[in-house]
Amino acid sequence: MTDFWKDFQETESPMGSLVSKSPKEQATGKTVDAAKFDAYGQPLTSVWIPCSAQPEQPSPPSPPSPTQVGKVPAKEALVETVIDHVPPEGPEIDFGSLDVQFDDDVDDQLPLSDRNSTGSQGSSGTVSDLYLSSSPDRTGSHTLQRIPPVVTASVSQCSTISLSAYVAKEPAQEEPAEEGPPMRRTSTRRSCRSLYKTEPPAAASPPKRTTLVSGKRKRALSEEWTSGRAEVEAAKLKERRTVRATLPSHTGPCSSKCVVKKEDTLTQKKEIFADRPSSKKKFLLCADISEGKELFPVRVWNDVNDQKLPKFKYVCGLIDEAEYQRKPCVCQCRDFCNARCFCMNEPFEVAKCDVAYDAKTKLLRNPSGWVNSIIPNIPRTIWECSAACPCGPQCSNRSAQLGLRYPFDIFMTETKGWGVRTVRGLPAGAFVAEYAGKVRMDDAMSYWTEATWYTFSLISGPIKGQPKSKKEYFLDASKRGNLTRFINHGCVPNCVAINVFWDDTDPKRGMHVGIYTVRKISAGQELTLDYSASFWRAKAEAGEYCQCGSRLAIRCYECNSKNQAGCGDGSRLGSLYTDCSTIPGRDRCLRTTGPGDLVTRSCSSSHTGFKDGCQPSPNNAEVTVCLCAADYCNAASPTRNSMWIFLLLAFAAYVTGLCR
Ligand SMILES: C[S@@+](CC[C@H](N)C(=O)[O-])C[C@H]1O[C@@H](n2cnc3c(N)ncnc32)[C@H](O)[C@@H]1O
Repeated sequence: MTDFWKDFQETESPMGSLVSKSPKEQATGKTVDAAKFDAYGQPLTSVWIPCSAQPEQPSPPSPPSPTQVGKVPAKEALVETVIDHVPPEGPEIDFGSLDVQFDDDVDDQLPLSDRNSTGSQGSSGTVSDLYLSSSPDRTGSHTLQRIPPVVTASVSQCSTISLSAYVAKEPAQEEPAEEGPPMRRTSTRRSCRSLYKTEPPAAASPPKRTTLVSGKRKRALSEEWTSGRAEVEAAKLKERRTVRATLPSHTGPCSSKCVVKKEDTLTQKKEIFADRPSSKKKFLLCADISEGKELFPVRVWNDVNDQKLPKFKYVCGLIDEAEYQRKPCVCQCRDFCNARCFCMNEPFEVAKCDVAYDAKTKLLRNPSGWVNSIIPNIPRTIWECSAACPCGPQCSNRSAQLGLRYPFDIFMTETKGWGVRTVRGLPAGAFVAEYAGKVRMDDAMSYWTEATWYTFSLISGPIKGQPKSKKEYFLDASKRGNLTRFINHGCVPNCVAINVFWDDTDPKRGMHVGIYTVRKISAGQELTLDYSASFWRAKAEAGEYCQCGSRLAIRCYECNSKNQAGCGDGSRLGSLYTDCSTIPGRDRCLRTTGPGDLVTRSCSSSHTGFKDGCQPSPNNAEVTVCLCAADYCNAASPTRNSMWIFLLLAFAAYVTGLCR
């Protein structure tokens, strides 16, 4: 136990008594009463200033002027702008109208799904319904009301807010807007990033009017604005230019209420998703299954069959119904944390961690840390700064706690059920999302049951001085979870799951599981994770096998070139050994296309040191034995060696013949 840990236990928290956020609040994303405390005992009434060094701004900013965005398509547009001087607190700020110039040449700015929009060039339009929420949350993020068009914003610098919005082009003959402020929804949808969010002042004012619909119709619409019908009507009046708005609003579970009728959506999709191949019908089942909880809408597509998404409740993070004192890591840094930051450096001797993120909160390769089963030199555990740390939300040692930073779609795959794909290209080391679910404790061996295929084991490695428990903590996403519950297995995965701490240092239950990319992923590609060999062993017993179809998924059946018997603990090893040795020309590797092709062995055995062939899996102590494509198995193969010798001899004979 480190001195710090002892001190921390004996000293009162600098933030006062520690109060954990109720599971309901975590699940719904609703914030607690302003008079209460936040998750770490900090009174929620206290003002959170995103940048401690920054003086307060005296008054709300005037509308940015001119707000220009060069390249915007005629039908939908992505507006990006920077607004300086965001005040740390205050009432809701209306940034007024943003003038935009429209241009067709925008393909590289828009998400894949929105490209190829057609329209006239050079006209201009106005976005009138952009709002910034009252005060930045503790992570420094501001959430704009997600009124059509979709609007999001996040703080990228202390005093700068970057703003993105999908906007509709206004036609030249548009009726002038009525007097009065633009209409906005009264119900505030909470972002998943609102874990630390203070309650904004209640919006007591009645719903305001839209500027895009006018006269009698507008009055009628404002009364029934919250219903999906009204939105559809409003969109019609906008001549389908804001196609996103034509999707019905939804408050219930997506699987039922959010389904858009196929006939209705066809015309819209021709417009919005014209870039997709027309031979296949693409059906958008849900415009945002997170129902506004995530910063980006999580859309659901099925163009393969008639299946609907299984029912589950969308939550954003861990749900732990047990009331217990959380002990966050507290560093001493004032502004930007660096490599000496206490939270980055093995504060509790659970794991040796160096700095996990670069300045842009992308995962750093860690030359000295723990290795992951698939990708070497990626830390197994990340300690992020907590809400109790004096450093601000701009600290680069915060990534997973900030939530989604990229848009993702859930879609029906051909062979693996539902899956998740990225809408935009992702860099390597990017945080995808937290594996959300309920924290459960159970017997170690009892969790691979039919009902728990959505379970993630929480093992963070050996803890000094703590007895080994037969019970283990799991994250159960079967009933409550987020998009990560749909990430499928890939034998050569492009994502990895890493243990992350930020609000608690309890080595078991306080651990979050963050999903990060391990290589560049292009827009539209599916995200995959390594589920571990034990998962597929259990599945094989039920007659289900991996369908990832990766050509690289060739597994070696022997642990090392010495052909040590017993180097695998998979029950199939013996039979594979026998089978393989009798298959001519197959070398010593089998593809993972049939039952039992996965061979694993225990990491604790003495074979761990054999070249790069064996590495620990993040989920359990087992390893998947070498990928043949990357290891020495083939080189050690007598078949291959003799083939080379034969070729060499043949070549020598040929050259000798020529010389004669
Ligand atoms: C966590 S869920 C992933 C989402 C799932 N596809 C669905 O439709 O809900 C895990 C299940 O997905 C399926 N799955 C995931 N990866 C697979 C793969 N590579 N091949 C076949 N099935 C896979 C298996 O049925 C597995 O039990």
